[in-house]
Amino acid sequence: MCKSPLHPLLHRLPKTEHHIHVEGALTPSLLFTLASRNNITLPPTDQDASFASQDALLARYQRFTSLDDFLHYYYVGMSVLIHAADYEALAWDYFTRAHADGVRHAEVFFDPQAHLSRGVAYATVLAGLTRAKERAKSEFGISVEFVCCFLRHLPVPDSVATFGLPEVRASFEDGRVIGIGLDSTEKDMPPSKWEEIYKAAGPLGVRRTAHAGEEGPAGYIAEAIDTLGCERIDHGLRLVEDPDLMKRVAEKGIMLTLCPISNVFLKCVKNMKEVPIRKLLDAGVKFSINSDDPAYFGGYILDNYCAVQDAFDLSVEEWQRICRTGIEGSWCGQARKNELLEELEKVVTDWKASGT
Ligand SMILES: Nc1ncnc2[nH]cnc12
Ligand SMILES: [Zn+2]
Repeated sequence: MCKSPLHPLLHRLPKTEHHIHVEGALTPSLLFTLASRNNITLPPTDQDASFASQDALLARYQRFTSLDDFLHYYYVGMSVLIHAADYEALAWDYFTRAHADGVRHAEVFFDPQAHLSRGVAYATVLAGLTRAKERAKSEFGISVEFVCCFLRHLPVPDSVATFGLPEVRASFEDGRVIGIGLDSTEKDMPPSKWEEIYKAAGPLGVRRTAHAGEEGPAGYIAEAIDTLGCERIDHGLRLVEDPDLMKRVAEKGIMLTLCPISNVFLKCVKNMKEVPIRKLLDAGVKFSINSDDPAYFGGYILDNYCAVQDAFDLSVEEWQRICRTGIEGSWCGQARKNELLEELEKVVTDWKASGT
């Protein structure tokens, strides 16, 4: 719940979301509906009582102890996704919530290997996601791009084979997917292991980002930048542990896609005040604020903005700067950025004029 008087402004701000895993938008309600419709057996209650009901599952989410503890539920959850219509419903759920929160542009991650390994074709996943994207554009005016993530808990050759699939290549070539990312278990999984893919993606014009410095050390952020050529870093929470690297990230203008509620939920920090918002602002490091896996962490993008505000009491100008950074750091065309920058200017001017 927002406590700050700025919360109506936070609602109105035109938001860009750069760190949302579509599979992490699977609500317990849709999870149980699709499990039943698709005849998917969830873990029996004698093995994991968390699947006894939606409420039990939600209660279990409140007790996540780490990234890997969460990832177990994330992968079991997405096993209910089978048909293109399931992926469409999933993405539509997210776009509906994002629209209500004032998101104008969304760059959405998906994990092809987690679907291919269960026999769901890449074309099926992308067909459903693309239908929801078209609806989001026409009904809400949200611009959407998709980013395909590789799973770092699997052997690297699995990622290489996925990247090499003709249907995956085709989706980069025709622009249905504009970028690659690296996600899943971070501890002991240095990003440089995926160098082959990232080196091949650059010349194809594919945008590059990677999760780094969520649970892993700041050195993984340096690897993602220097070895993988990443233009953005997902999370990057532990950047503040290396002042020289922090200076370099600020100078290069590399944007972190922070996910504050996720970091608290997965025990990467003890509480919201430990998310280094103030340190990053003071050091001139660019960042956007995002939801990560909103259905699991109980917070969509506006909840994240409000939680940051309640912990850091930022000024209107600081919020304007955060939103401007997000717009400018988005992987959309300049014309779209200009529209959003204009809207941002208007919202802030109107807010100040209203004297609130
Ligand atoms: N927060 C996160 N970190 C790494 N991989 C993820 N996959 C989904 N959410 C993730
Ligand atoms: Zn993430």
